[in-house]
Amino acid sequence: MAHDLFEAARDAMQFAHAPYSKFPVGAAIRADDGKIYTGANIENLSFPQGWCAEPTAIGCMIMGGGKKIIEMAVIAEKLALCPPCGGCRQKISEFASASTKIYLCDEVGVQKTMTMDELLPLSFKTDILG
Ligand SMILES: O=c1ccn([C@H]2C[C@H](O)[C@@H](CO)O2)c(=O)[nH]1
Ligand SMILES: [Zn+2]
Repeated sequence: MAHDLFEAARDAMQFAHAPYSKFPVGAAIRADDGKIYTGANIENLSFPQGWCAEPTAIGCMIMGGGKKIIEMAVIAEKLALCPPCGGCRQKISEFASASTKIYLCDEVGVQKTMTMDELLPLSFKTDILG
């Protein structure tokens, strides 16, 4: 089942706009509506203005009507594995649960499976904000 997510993330990586880092990344989300939403990193000449593949996929999910991340795959062209960066872990957690699976992929397929809680332990939670 995760293999289709791997393929979607790998295909999404082709759309990366990464002329500065030359480090294309792809991400794919299976959402609660049953659809797969994908994203790639989109860099900018003003370096801090670029963003990661994961928030591109999250934005596509939200605008497509998905509300929750059921599982997610991430792949980078030039790394054995690409664990989501710290900022992405927080962004993913907004739409995930502790047991949501995140698949770290290489060019062959899924190489490591982690839960949201393993990626972002002791995450910020409050009931003050609802
Ligand atoms: O979780 C991550 C970490 C990095 N990148 C991108 C950002 C930048 O464009 C390139 C090099 O850091 O990789 C992602 O897309 N996701
Ligand atoms: Zn990131």
